[in-house]
Amino acid sequence: MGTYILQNHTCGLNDSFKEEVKAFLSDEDKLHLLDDLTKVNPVTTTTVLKCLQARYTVDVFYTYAGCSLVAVNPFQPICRLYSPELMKEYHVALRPQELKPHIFAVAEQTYRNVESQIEPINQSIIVSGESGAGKTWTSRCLMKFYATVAASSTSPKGNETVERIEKRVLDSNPVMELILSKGCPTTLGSFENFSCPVDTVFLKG
Ligand SMILES: Nc1ncnc2c1ncn2[C@@H]1O[C@H](COP(=O)(O)OP(=O)(O)OP(=O)(O)O)[C@@H](O)[C@H]1O
Repeated sequence: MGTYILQNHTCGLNDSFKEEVKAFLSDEDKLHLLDDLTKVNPVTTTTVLKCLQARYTVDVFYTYAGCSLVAVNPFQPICRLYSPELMKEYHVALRPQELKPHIFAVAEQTYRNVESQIEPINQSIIVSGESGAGKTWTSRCLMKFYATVAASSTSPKGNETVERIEKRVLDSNPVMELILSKGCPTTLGSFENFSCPVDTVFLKG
């Protein structure tokens, strides 16, 4: 008897859950407006992927997932997404996290975290994803951001600095990937829980 009731109850739950998923997905025109995956309800692989797909369809490649940022590789150059003007917009914003989700918001917040401490504290940005997801691109973008907003304003050799930092990041990539894939504790911490390749951008306080 107990089992019978339990089965009925489970069936009821499943049905209403399926209805919720269906209702969520039926609002197709609004899916791309969800700029944070924590607003997706109910959370299933399908609802999350549909939301990212809807945003991708309208050329929106960044979405928050709480305090993390999900990036979808556009696999084509989108110049306006990485312009110096946009970097500046995030750099001068009162609350960068309130602008549209973007790697520059993460970059700026991390930069402020270093600056705002009485004793500056080192910061790292972990970029994870499968091969070809865009980790190198993102690391490069982050370094361009820092070089542009921080270095180029103080140095007369602005462009040279940007290129030098970028080159260093790219050159250090294979070493970092090897260290992190082995789960070795490094000065950046232990990354043994990561099951996919990881790139890291490290900001020294
Ligand atoms: N935001 C982006 N805009 C345009 N093209 C991108 C973007 N992100 C990645 N790409 C392109 O996608 C391809 C793969 O990106 P990338 O090399 O950064 O991946 P990865 O995650 O570092 O791969 P791997 O782990 O194999 O080194 C590259 O050709 C890159 O130019």
